[in-house]
Amino acid sequence: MHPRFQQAFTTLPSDLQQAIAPVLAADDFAARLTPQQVADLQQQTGLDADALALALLPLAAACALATLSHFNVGAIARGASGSWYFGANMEFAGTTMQQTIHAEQSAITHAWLHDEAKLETVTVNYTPCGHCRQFMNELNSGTALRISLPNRPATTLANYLPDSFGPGDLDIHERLLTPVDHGYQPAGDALAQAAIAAASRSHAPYSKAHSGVALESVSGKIYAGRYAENAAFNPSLPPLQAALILMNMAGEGQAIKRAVLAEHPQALLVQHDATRATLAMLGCSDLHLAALTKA
Ligand SMILES: O=c1ccn([C@H]2C[C@H](O)[C@@H](CO)O2)c(=O)[nH]1
Ligand SMILES: [Zn+2]
Repeated sequence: MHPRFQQAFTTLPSDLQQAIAPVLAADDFAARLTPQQVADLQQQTGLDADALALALLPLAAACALATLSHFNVGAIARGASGSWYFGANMEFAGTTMQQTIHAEQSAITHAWLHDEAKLETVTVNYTPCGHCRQFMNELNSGTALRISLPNRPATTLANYLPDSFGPGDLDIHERLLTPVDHGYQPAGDALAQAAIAAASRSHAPYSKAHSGVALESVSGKIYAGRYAENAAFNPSLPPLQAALILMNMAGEGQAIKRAVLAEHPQALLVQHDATRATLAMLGCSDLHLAALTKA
C-alpha cells in the first residue's frame, strides 16, 4: 500500500479495511475505482453507494498536499460510467494562493482526464466552498449534480448554489465534461504530442485560449492536463494544475523531469509565465513550448 494511505486505512471500519486492502495493495492503484471494484466493495461491506463513498473519504483526504493549511480535504467524483475518482486539495508554498487546487476540483478533473463524460455525485468531507460550488456549476450535469456530505442527506448543487451564475449568463453552451476536440495538429515528441492532445480537449469557451500541459515524471511516466475555464473566470483551473492532479493521484509526488505547455503564443490568455513560475517552485526548470496549429 502507498505510504500515504497507511494511517487513514487504520481508521476505516474493519470490514471495509478487509475489502479494500487488495485494491490498495496493487502497485498501480491510482486513486480511482472501477465499477466492478465499487460493486465488490458494496457487496463485501453491505454499504450503499453514498455510505461507501463517505466511508472512503479518509483515503481520498490522505492524498492531500496541504503544506500551508495542514487541512486535508478529500472528495470522490462518481461518474455515469460507474467509476469513482478520488481528489484532494493541493497547495503550492512559494507561489500564490491562486495556484491552490481544491479537493472537489481535483476529483472532478481526475474524472474528466479519464474521459468521464458525466458526473452523478460528488462526495466530500467538508461543505464545498463558494469557489467549488461555482466550479461545479460549469459541469454538464448543471445544478442537478448530487452533493453528498457527512451527517446530512445528499442534495443537489441547486441547493448549495441558489440563484446561480453560470455559462448560460454569458451565452455559452459548452459545458465541462462534454467531449470536445479542437483538432490541433500532433507534432513533436511524445510529451509534446500529449500536451497538444490535451489542448485539443481543453474547455476554454470564454477566451478560446486552449491549452494543455504534459509532465514527464522522474519515473518516465507522462501526465497530461487540460485547461478548464469557468464562467466566473477566477475558479478556472490551469492546465499545469490538471496535470499535477493526475500525477498526485497516481501517487508519484511532484518530481518532474520535463514539461511541455501547448498553447497559442498570441492567444488572448497565456499560461506560460504562471506555468513556468509554479514548475520552478516544484524544482523543474525544463519547460518547453509547443505551438498549436490546426490540422
Ligand atoms: O471546498 C473546499 C474548501 C477548502 N478546500 C481546501 C483549499 C485549501 O487547500 C484548504 C484551506 O482552504 O482547504 C478544499 O479543498 N475544498
Ligand atoms: Zn473549494
